[in-house]
Amino acid sequence: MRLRVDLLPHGNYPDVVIIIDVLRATTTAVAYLERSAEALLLTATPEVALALRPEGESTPYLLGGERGGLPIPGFDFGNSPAEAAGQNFTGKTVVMNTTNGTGAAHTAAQSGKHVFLASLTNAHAAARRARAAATEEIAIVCAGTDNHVGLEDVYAAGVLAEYLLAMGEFSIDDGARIALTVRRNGGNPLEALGSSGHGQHLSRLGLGEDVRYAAGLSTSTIVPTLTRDDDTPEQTLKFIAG
Ligand SMILES: O=C(O)[C@H](CS(=O)(=O)O)OP(=O)(O)O
Ligand SMILES: [Mg+2]
Repeated sequence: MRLRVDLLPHGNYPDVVIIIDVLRATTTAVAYLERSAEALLLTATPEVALALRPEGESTPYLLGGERGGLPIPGFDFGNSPAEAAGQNFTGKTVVMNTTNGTGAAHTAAQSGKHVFLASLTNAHAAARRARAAATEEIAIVCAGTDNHVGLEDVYAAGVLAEYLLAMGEFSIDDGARIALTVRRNGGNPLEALGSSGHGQHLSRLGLGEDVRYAAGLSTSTIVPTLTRDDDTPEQTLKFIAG
């Protein structure tokens, strides 16, 4: 079995893909499902999300997303996992669009057989789920920020790689070696996230609580899992709790 880490989304994925966007999309996605959302719809653009909930019509959809870290006008929520963790989403489907994470999921879904979302908060469960589904390769894909490598995502990829290496035999690529090195030299999760450019950007925006929340290691067993069914709207990906 191959284990590879892409420091940014690219290339084809022949088997299992795990998308990581620790700050904050995949951490927030886990929080929504942890708080009983029925499903997540990750859209290609904010416009697709807004079109899913026509003005003045009541729908089971809530919209969550950001640009520049701040809520998109017309959306119900921004992209805060700490905020999501304080709500009850029973009976609701949350439609998400963010700067980096939702786009990475769309890239992966173009070829991946099995697509999962991972954060530090569900890292061990995500590793277990990926290991159970994989037959030839597990690709861990770091979303990064605006097409630049993000320390926080590489660190989390190293955490998942460590869990996977403890679960079985893998041949690893240099991306995985880099992620393992970052994990082993990056300190504890909060130190690693706090030292990242993105973590510092969020703290400057007054969103430091999200950084602390995202550093919670394996606090959830929920793994957002891509499901392909006929009633999924165009330009959206449907994830359910796996
Ligand atoms: O919401 C976020 O934290 C980021 C955007 S920014 O880097 O804060 O501007 O989006 P994500 O897609 O979660 O990386
Ligand atoms: Mg991010």
